[in-house]
Amino acid sequence: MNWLENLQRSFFDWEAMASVLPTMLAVGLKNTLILAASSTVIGVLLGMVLAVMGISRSAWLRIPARIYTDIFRGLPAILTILLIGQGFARIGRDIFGPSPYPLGILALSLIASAYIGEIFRSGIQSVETGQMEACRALSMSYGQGMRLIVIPQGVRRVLPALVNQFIGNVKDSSLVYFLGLLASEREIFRIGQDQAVVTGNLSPLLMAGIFYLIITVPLTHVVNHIDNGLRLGKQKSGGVVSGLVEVGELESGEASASLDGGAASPAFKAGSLDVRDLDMAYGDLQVLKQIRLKVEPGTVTCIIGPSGSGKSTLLRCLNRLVEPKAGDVLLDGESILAMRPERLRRRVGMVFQHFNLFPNHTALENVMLALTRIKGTATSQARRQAEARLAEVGLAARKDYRPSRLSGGQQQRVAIARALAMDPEVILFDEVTSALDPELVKGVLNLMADLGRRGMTMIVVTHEMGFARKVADQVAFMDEGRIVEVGPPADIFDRPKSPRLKQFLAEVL
Ligand SMILES: Nc1ncnc2c1ncn2[C@@H]1O[C@H](COP(=O)(O)OP(=O)(O)OP(=O)(O)O)[C@@H](O)[C@H]1O
Repeated sequence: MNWLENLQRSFFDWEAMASVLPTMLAVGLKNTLILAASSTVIGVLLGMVLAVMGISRSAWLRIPARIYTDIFRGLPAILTILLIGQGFARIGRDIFGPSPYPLGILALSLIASAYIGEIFRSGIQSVETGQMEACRALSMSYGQGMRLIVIPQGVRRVLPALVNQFIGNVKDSSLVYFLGLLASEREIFRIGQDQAVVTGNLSPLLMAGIFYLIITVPLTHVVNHIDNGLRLGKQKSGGVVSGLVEVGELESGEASASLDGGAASPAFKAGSLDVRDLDMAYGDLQVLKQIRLKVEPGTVTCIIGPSGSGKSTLLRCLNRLVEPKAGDVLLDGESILAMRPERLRRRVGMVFQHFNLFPNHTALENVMLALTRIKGTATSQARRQAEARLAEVGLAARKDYRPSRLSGGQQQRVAIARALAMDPEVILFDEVTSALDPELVKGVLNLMADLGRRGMTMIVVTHEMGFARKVADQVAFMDEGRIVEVGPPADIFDRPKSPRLKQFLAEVL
C-alpha cells in the first residue's frame, strides 16, 4: 500500500491543489487565454495573407510564402520562441517594457500563421473549380468570385481546423515561460511548476493539466458542433423534405406547376448569335475548327455529337469562359470579343452539368446574389425578382432550402432560375441533365421546353435526342471540332446526309 500513498501524495495533495487554485484562476487562466487568443488572431490575419500569396499566380508572392511556411513550420516551437524572445529582447524591452509577452505572442503568431496559412490555402483550393466558373458565368470578376464565394466557402470548411489551431496555441503558450515571466504574467504551466517546487509534489502541475483540459476539451466539442452545422446548413423553413418518395412527388408536381405558370409569363428579350469561323485550341490540341452557326432570336439550338467533339468548348467560347483563337461571334450584330467578358456574361447566361450552386446559400440567395452584388439591384427588389424566378421554375416553396436539401432536379431548376434572374438574351445549357437521376430528368427538360416556347434564345448541348427532336428549331451535329451537319430536327434525325451522323445516330438511338 506504500506506493499507493506515494502516488496519492505526489498527485493528489488536496491542500496544495486548493492553495494554487485561486492564482491559477485569477492569473494563470487569464494569461494563458491572452497568449493563445492574441497569437491566434494575429496568426489568422497573417495566415490569410500567406494563403492568398500561396495561391497567387505570381511566383514573387508564392515563393516567399512557401519559404516562410517551411521555416516556421519546420522549426521546433521552443526554438522560434527563444530565438525571437531572446534575440530581440533588447528591442522588445525598449518598445514594450520589461514584459516578454509581446515577443512571446509574436513568436507564437509567426508559428501559428505558418500552419493557419496552409489551412486556409488548402480550404480555398478545395472549393470546386465549378464554383468559380459559376461566378464568372454570373458576370463576376475573378476578384469578386474569390471574395464573395470561393474564400468564404474555403474558410468555412477549415473552421474546425482553426479551432484546433487555437487549442495548439493554448498548449504552446506554456513555452513562453522560457523567456522568464514576470510574477503577474505567469501562465497556467508556470504557476503549476512554481508551486510544485514549493510543495515538493506534482499536484500543482496536475492542476495545471486539468486547467488545460478544461479549456481544450470543450473546444474539441465545439469543433464537432461547428463541423456538423456547416455540413448540414441551417434550415430556415419549417418543413424538412425527407425520403425519396416525397422528393419524387414534389418533383413532378412542381414541374407541371412551372409549365402552367409559364404560359402567362412575359417573353424574353431574346438575342441572336452569329458564330463566324471560330477556332479554339487547348495548347496544341485544336478543339474547334472553323465553326459557323447562326442562331435566330427566340430559337432553340441543340448541339449533339460524340464525346470529345468540342460541344462544351463551343458553348464556353460563346460567353468567353474560354477564349477562341480565331474567328468571331456576334451577339445581336456586336462582336463578343470587343465586349468586356463581365458585360457579355450578363447578356449570355449559362447553366452547368453539375449545377454549381453556391452551397452555403439558400436557393433564394443563390438567385439573388448576382442581382444585388453585381447588378446593384436593391435587396428588396432583388428578393421579389428572385422569388418570382423561383416560382417560375416551380420552387417557390423551397426558397429557403440550401442546395444540399434539394434533389438534383430541384438544384438544376434553381440554377436555371439563377441564370434567368440576370435577364439574359441567350442561355447556354451544358449537358444539364447528364448528372441527374433518370426520374428527375423530365422535370428539367419540361422547364427548358417551356422556356423555349416562351421565346428564350437557347443553345443546348445535350445527349437527350428526344428533347432535341421535339423542342429544337435547329440541331447541329459536331464531330472532331467541326459542325458536320446543321438543320431542322426532322432533317437531322430522319434524313441524315453525312455517314458520320448516320453512324452516330445508329449508336445513340
Ligand atoms: N481544360 C482543358 N484542357 C485541355 N483539353 C481540354 C480541356 N477541356 C476539354 N479539353 C479537350 O477538348 C476536347 C473537346 O472537349 P469538350 O469538353 O468540348 O467535348 P464535348 O463534346 O463537350 O465532350 P463531352 O460530351 O464528353 O462533354 C476533348 O478532347 C477534351 O479532352
